[in-house]
Parts: sequence; structure tokens; C-alpha cells
Amino acid sequence: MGKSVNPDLAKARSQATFDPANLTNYLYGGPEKLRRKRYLPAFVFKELCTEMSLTDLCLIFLGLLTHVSDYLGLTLSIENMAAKEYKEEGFKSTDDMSREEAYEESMRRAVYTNKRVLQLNLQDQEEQYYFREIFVPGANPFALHYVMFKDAINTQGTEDQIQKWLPLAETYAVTGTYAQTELGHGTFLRGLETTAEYDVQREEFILNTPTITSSKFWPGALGKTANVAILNAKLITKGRNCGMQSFWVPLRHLETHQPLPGITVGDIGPKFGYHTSDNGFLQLNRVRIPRENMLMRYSKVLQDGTFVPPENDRLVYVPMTQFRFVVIGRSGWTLAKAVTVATRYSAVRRQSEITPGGGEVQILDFQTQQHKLFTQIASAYAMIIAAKAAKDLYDSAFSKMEKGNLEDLPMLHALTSSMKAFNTWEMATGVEQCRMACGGHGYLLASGIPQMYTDMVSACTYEGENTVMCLQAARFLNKCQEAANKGERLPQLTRFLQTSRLNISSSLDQDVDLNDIIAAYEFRAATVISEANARLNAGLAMGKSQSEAWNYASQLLVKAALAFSHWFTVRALIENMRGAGFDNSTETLLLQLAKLYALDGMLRYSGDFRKVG
Ligand SMILES: CC(C)(COP(=O)(O)OP(=O)(O)OC[C@H]1O[C@@H](n2cnc3c(N)ncnc32)[C@H](O)[C@@H]1OP(=O)(O)O)[C@@H](O)C(=O)NCCC(=O)NCCSC(=O)/C=C/CC(=O)O
Ligand SMILES: Cc1cc2nc3c(=O)[nH]c(=O)nc-3n(C[C@H](O)[C@H](O)[C@H](O)COP(=O)(O)OP(=O)(O)OC[C@H]3O[C@@H](n4cnc5c(N)ncnc54)[C@H](O)[C@@H]3O)c2cc1C
Repeated sequence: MGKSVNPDLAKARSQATFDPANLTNYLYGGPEKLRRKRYLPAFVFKELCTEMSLTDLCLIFLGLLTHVSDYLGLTLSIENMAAKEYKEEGFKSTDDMSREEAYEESMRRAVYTNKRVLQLNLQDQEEQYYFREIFVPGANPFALHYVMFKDAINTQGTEDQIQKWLPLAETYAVTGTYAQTELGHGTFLRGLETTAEYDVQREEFILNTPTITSSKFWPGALGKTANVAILNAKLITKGRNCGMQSFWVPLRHLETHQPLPGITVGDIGPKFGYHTSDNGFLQLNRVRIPRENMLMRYSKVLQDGTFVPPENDRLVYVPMTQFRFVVIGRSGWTLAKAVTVATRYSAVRRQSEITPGGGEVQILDFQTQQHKLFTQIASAYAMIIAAKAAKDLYDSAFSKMEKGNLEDLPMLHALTSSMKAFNTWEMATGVEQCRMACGGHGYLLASGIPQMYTDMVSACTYEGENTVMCLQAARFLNKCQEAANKGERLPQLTRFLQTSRLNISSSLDQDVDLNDIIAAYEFRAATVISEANARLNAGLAMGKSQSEAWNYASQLLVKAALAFSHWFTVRALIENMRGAGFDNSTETLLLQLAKLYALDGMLRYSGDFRKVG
């Protein structure tokens, strides 16, 4: 391969005022994690020389390039470089394939990586993710199996159920999905219609999708891949509806992979993206499963049909909260990939002149191009670092929850809901800006950016539609504002509602002080949350019911959740950049990037900031 690097790109890199290795180590969690991240594909690639076709080897080699060329946490678009470099060998990226062929190609690669992960005994989830991403670009048919299916067993199953089912999932003796959404309901979980009726005579649940709208619809891997589902259904026992519970439901025969009796299952057809994920539909016609198949960590059904409720009925929602964290992190990395492609392209693309007769310049020299890209580089760093900060909060809250202390669950739900909405919306806007910054070539699938967009933008919808998630977070924020109005003690994360003041010391002719930036974002969030609360109370004062007043204030409530996330992100970015122990040149650059991110945010939301002075 040994291709030389484009001289414009080499020159741009040589002008770096910092050592990229320090930053790459920080982004990947330290030199040892980074070494392993780079070692794994190299190890497999070396060993695999005999086992894979030339085109696969090239794909893996390009994957290695990704790691060798980690640069400011940036990675390449592997799939499409492979297509570009190896077209003559007839290598076809999945871009040229039918949906069937693309699914089969991804399935082949995914099954291969599943085997390698087991053989390499890769325990670390992040390492597994890196490894898979190299070999299976785009939506992985096992995505639900790797995360939500196993998380649901781990968080909702009893110890016995975990012992029984998790090894089957870890060794791929079964392939799972997480089947909750129905044709008629995705957001409103209390509206789910699938029933699980307890038959006390036979100590079994009878699963039924009684209407067309109760058909399970959307779950990934349901169309072809999965043979078991963690399925959410309305539990009915002793004639009483006991709400949504989770069940281990066999779907297909483990040997023949044919649907089991009473099961009608298939693929829902072409989508906007996610072409290599077989999202499917499922109808259940009075399918029987043993009582032991209900995940009973928190709620139980005794042999005589007695329902033992959970200590907190929200615990059944935990798998969604966990996966929202995954989505929060992935949003930043997806934007990092897209802005890498666009920045590298902007260093090598020469177009138009700045000085007449001066010759065509790198488009990176245009200030408008720099604004398009540098703000997205800053946004990618902000999202990646804020996700790390949120994860630290999550880990401490989750360890308390595992000991039965649920006091942080509302804060955790609010944080994950608002950050999932904020990050995925920011990522979607940012990736599209990167695509357009590449002109016509950004519109080529070979650029890699269109697939990054069409695959990841679905995250604005799944795991809780973003507007709904903002309103969920606003429930918590509004409660905190009500408590603040009464002078009550607030959770640590929202104490700024009582303390935030706008005492900005910076003047316009000075370089802005970072503490002032955090104070401005904090004050803006406090003001917007307070305004949303005031609008809700105004609705009540007009005689509206609580739910009508909520709807009356909902646009402001969504804004409140986003302002809260924006503050959390800016604070995390600045505090982590100051405290990360970088050398001076790197820290100076990163704080410059943090200012760019924050000031760009003030420009984009100038109405809010002007209003709060
Ligand atoms: C939007 C929801 C939460 C509405 O739930 P609902 O039953 O209508 O009740 P409330 O809005 O009144 O909320 C009740 C109460 O519960 C709290 N709560 C809600 N969710 C959680 C949670 N996850 N953790 C903790 N607490 C929670 C809420 O705050 C209320 O408490 P209060 O004290 O404020 O009264 C619900 O319908 C919902 O979550 N909808 C979204 C559904 C969803 O996320 N689906 C995902 C399906 S899986 C998927 O998409 C997978 C994709 C993977 C892939 O393909 O990659
Ligand atoms: C690519 C992809 C993969 C998926 N994978 C899975 C999976 O593996 N398993 C699974 O169970 N599901 C999966 N889903 C389904 C996903 O979870 C739902 O689509 C999502 O929860 C949104 O629900 P919905 O589709 O019913 O949209 P709706 O809730 O009908 O949203 C439509 C509109 O109504 C608005 N709206 C709804 N409720 C309110 C409200 N209370 N207040 C204000 N506005 C509201 C929304 O903001 C939105 O604008 C997947 C979806 C996609 C796109």
C-alpha cells in the first residue's frame, strides 16, 4: 500500500502547535487503552492474512490506518476508502449492494467478529465496539444483542436468570433483540397493547398481540437475525393489569431458525438508513412461555399468580436509560468521524482564489470553511467530554441503585434524556454541515458521510424520541424549580437554580474569562427553566388542568431541557480541559477550542443570551 500522504495534508499536520499523541491518549482513556485499541486490529490483521480475501484484508488494513492515523481523535471512513482504493479488484462496498446483499455481507462480517472477540477473549465493551466497528461499518445486525438484550438480562433478571441466560448470549448460543415498540406505540409505553396473561393452572404466560397496532414493530434484528427477544408486554394476572414487564420469549427454532408456533415475524422493509440492520415486526398468537421466563429481579409473579410489585415501577425502564448513555457517547464520536473526513478533504481540496491571480487555495483557508469545520471539531470534543462527565455521574448513581438506593434515579433519567436529545440533534446538524462543506464529493457515498448521517440520525428517534425525552427531563427540572421557589434543598446537579447570578467580569475588549462563560450558560439555563415554570404556572392560573398547562408550556419546557444540557456540556468541556494535566500548548489550544464552542453557542442562541443580558 505505502501511499504517500498528500503534501497539503502533510504540511497542515506539520504546523500543529501541539503533540497529537497527548490528545489521542486523553480521548481514548490513556496510553494503555490506546495501545490496545491499535494493537487489536493489527494483531488480527497479521494473523488473518491467510483467512480472509484480499479485499477483506485491504478493508482491515484501512481499518489499521484508522488507528495509526488517529489524529485529534479523528478516524477515516474505512468502507468507502476501501471501495475507492480497491475498485479494480472488484471489491464492492455495501454501498453498491442490494439491501439483501448488504445485510448478508454485514452478517458475514459480524459473525466473523463475534468469533474473533470470543477467541481473543475481549472483555472490555469499548474494545469490543472498536473491534467490531472496523470489520462491520454501518449498522451491525447484532447491535441489539450486544447491548440492550444483554443489558436487559443483567438489569432486570434475577441472579438465577442471569446465570442461565447470559452465557447463552455471551457465546451466541442465542441471538437476541429488545422488542418493546409496537406499530401503534413507541413513546407512550402505557399504551402498549401486547399482553402476557398468567395461566395459574399451567404456571405459564400466554403472550398475545390482540390487534394490528399491537404488533411489535421496529426492533432491530427481529426481521431475520434474532431467535430470542426480551419482550415488553402488559402483565395480566388474576384479572388485573400490572403494567409493563419484560419476558424472555423464544422466537425462532435454534437449529432451523424457523419461526416457532404462534409466531409471525419478518422484516419491515427499506428505511432511510440503517440498511444492514433487519428491523422487524412480530405478531404473537397466544404463545405460551413458562412463568420462569418473566424477568423477575424487581417485580414477580408467584406460582399462584400473585403479583409482587417492584419497589419502584420505573426500574423496568433501566435498559433504556443505559442505552441512552451509549447513544450520548456515540453521537460525539460520529461527529468526530464526519468532521475528520471534511477537514482532511478541506486540506487537500484546492478551489478558487483568495487573491486574484494568486492561484487556487486549500478551501481550508476560507474563513467560512474554517467556521463550518472548527465549530464542529469543537462540538465533537464537547460532546465526547461531556459524555465522559455524564458517565461518571451515571456510574456513581448506578452503583447506589444496585445497592437499592434509588434517590438519584430521577436525576439520572433527566440527565440521560436531555443529553441524548441534545447530543443527537447537535450531531445530526453537525454531520450534515460537514457533508455540505465537502461540496459535491460530500454527497458521494464514497465520502462516508452520508451513511454516518443516515445511520446515526435515527438516534434522534429511537431510545425515546428527542422532544419526548426533553419533556421527560423538563419534569425533573420543573420539580427542582418548584422546590427552589420554596427555598427547599435541591439535588447537587440543579443547585445552580438557586445560586446562579450574572456577575460577569469580562468586558467586550478583553479576552473572555472562562468562568464567565460557564456563569453565562448557567444563568441562561436557570432563566429558561424559570420561564418555563412561570409559563406552566400561568397556564394553571388561567384555569387549565396540570396536563393542559403542561402542554401549554411544552415548547418552553423543551427549551429548558436543551439549555440545561448545553450548560452541562460547556461546564464539562471547560472544567475537564483545565484539569486534564495537558502540557501548556495543548491546554492553550483546547481552551481556545472550548471558547470557540461556547461563543459559537451564544451566537446560535443569541436570543436567550441577549434576553438574560
Ligand atoms: C416517555 C415515557 C417516559 C413516558 O412514560 P409514561 O408511562 O407516560 O409516564 P410518565 O411520563 O408519567 O413518567 C412516569 C414517571 O416515570 C419516570 N420515568 C420515565 N422513564 C424513566 C426512566 N427511563 N428512568 C427513570 N424514571 C423514568 C418519569 O420521570 C415519571 O416520574 P415523575 O416522578 O416525573 O412522575 C415513556 O413512555 C418512554 O420512556 N418512552 C420512550 C420509549 C423508548 O425509549 N423506547 C425505546 C425502545 S428501544 C429502542 O428504540 C432501541 C433502539 C436501538 C437501536 O436500534 O440501536
Ligand atoms: C432505526 C430505529 C431502530 C429502532 N430500534 C428499536 C428496537 O430495537 N426496539 C424497540 O423496541 N424499538 C425500536 N425503535 C422504535 C423507537 O424506539 C421508536 O420509534 C421511538 O420510541 C419513537 O416512538 P414512535 O415511533 O411511536 O414516535 P411517536 O412517539 O409517535 O413520535 C411522533 C411525533 O409525536 C411526538 N410526540 C409523541 N408523544 C409526545 C408527547 N408526549 N409530547 C409531545 N410530543 C409527542 C414526537 O415528538 C414526534 O414528533 C427503533 C426506531 C428506529 C427509527
